[in-house]
Amino acid sequence: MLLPGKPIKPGTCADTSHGPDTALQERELLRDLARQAERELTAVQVASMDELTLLPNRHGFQALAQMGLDACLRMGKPATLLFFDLDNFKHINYLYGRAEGDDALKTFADVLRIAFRESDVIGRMGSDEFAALLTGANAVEIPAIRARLEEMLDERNATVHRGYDIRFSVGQIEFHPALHQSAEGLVAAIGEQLSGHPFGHS
Ligand SMILES: Nc1nc2c(ncn2[C@@H]2O[C@H](COP(=O)(O)OP(=O)(O)OP(=O)(O)O)[C@@H](O)[C@H]2O)c(=O)[nH]1
Repeated sequence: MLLPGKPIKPGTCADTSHGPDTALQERELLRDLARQAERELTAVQVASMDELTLLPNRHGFQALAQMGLDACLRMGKPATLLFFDLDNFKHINYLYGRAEGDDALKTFADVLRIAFRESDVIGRMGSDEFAALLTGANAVEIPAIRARLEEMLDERNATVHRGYDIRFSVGQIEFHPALHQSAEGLVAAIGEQLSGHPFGHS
């Protein structure tokens, strides 16, 4: 990083051997480039993140999940996608207000963040829908996952005395490269699977 007042060694990009004007211009150019890179990085982050839960949004999830799937393919490991939908979410909004609905979404996001491994990818896919890509895992025991998440939710439900419980439905699909091709394909496949059957796979 270029710090004001810090001497610049000859031979670096901002070499003063071409005169102080050139050095100043080069320094200004580097600063502009750094600012532009920062702006672009922030734009990418904002476009990939859900502002409410601070989880990756659908776009961000698919990009990260694709990286996870590519790594699993390289290592010959399986991967399984879990898809969550909060139960009766619109009633929480309706009965307790939208701010309470927001809080329920943030709570569920926190529970997912804590429940899964760092190598798993989680995201908010749309209003009350969330997804988790479990890397290195094939068909998972949905009842065990449900029990773990419900226990965590019960703890939170008890602490805040909401007057309602956050409950969810969950479905799963294992990644098969020949069938799904990509993370987007996998997300589409679970959407099709679940649209034919109401949630509640446990
Ligand atoms: N508070 C809040 N509500 C949201 C947000 N995004 C979407 N919604 C609301 O979420 C609700 C989702 O409705 P549904 O998908 O029918 O949810 P549901 O009642 O759980 O019904 P099923 O999913 O069919 O079980 C809609 O009323 C949206 O207005 C948000 O960021 N915050």
